[in-house]
Amino acid sequence: MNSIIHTKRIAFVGAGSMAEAVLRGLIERGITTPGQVFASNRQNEERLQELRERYGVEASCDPVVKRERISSADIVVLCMKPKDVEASFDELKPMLNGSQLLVSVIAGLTIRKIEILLDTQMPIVRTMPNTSSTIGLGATGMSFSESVSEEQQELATKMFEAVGMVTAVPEDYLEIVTGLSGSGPAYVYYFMEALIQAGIAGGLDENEARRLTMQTLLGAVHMVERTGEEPAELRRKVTSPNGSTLAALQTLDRYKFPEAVAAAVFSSAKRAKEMGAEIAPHIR
Ligand SMILES: NC(=O)C1=CN([C@@H]2O[C@H](COP(=O)(O)OP(=O)(O)OC[C@H]3O[C@@H](n4cnc5c(N)ncnc54)[C@H](O)[C@@H]3O)[C@@H](O)[C@H]2O)C=CC1
Ligand SMILES: O=C(O)[C@@H]1CCC=N1
Repeated sequence: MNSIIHTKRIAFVGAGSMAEAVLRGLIERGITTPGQVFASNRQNEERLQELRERYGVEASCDPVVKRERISSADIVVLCMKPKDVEASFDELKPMLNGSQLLVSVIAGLTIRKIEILLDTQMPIVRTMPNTSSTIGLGATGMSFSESVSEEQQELATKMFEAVGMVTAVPEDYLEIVTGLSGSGPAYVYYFMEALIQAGIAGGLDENEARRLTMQTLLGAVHMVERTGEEPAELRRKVTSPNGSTLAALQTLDRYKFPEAVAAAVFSSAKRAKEMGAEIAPHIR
């Protein structure tokens, strides 16, 4: 099914957490081979060495190698931080051509801005993945520029489906996707940290608290998936009248838990939009 990706050379520009999450997912799940993958950054040779050793990919920051590999790639994946976009794009511009597919994972950066900054009408897929792509359980929102063909839409969808689930959304919704699933893993880890700390404060040893926390989250997620029941219904089943869960939920409500989560999601979305606006601010 994924043979279509096997034939494509993929170049990652930016070699940080998100690039690693996607390339590791693609390689470990056999969606592509290390020989088809190139990764580059500005100057951190130590990091590139790490990627070479871990995944067997080619990785270089040598300008000549970079130019050769990026300009001959079929898919170029933009994985730098928003603050590095302008400098990186200046370098990248002469390496791109209309027969390539450009994929961006950069929070907040619109397709229109990419087109203007790179002075291109080449096909562009704007995505918002998350770090769980590393283990094939990513969640990616995706939008396409007008020049993306149906076949290229399918290719990009398959590439990210290989590392998790994909949903295509109108571009304006990618910020809320950032707030929900892009940043989302961090909220879950934060929640886990808090549960573990509470367990320890109550007298459990760290390992016990950690195991109980993990199984609780895993079990709850699988319950939603397998029973098909709504989270609210499953919550009701845990909550005995006048019982301990009710006491806990009332406490969470007193701290405005749902409002806090919603405010966090919207803060992330707002910040993503701001980061996009801060890139080449003269372009609207
Ligand atoms: N970390 C996450 O959970 C997610 C990140 N993203 C997006 O992914 C992008 C990368 O984020 P991370 O991987 O977390 O950042 P990171 O800091 O781990 O990696 C950024 C990489 O870009 C490289 N870089 C900087 N300037 C460059 C240049 N001029 N040319 C080439 N490479 C250059 C850096 O050396 C580094 O390898 C960001 O735009 C972020 O918005 C999107 C979804 C989730
Ligand atoms: O924190 C960030 O800006 C990026 C975007 C979503 C997850 N990490």
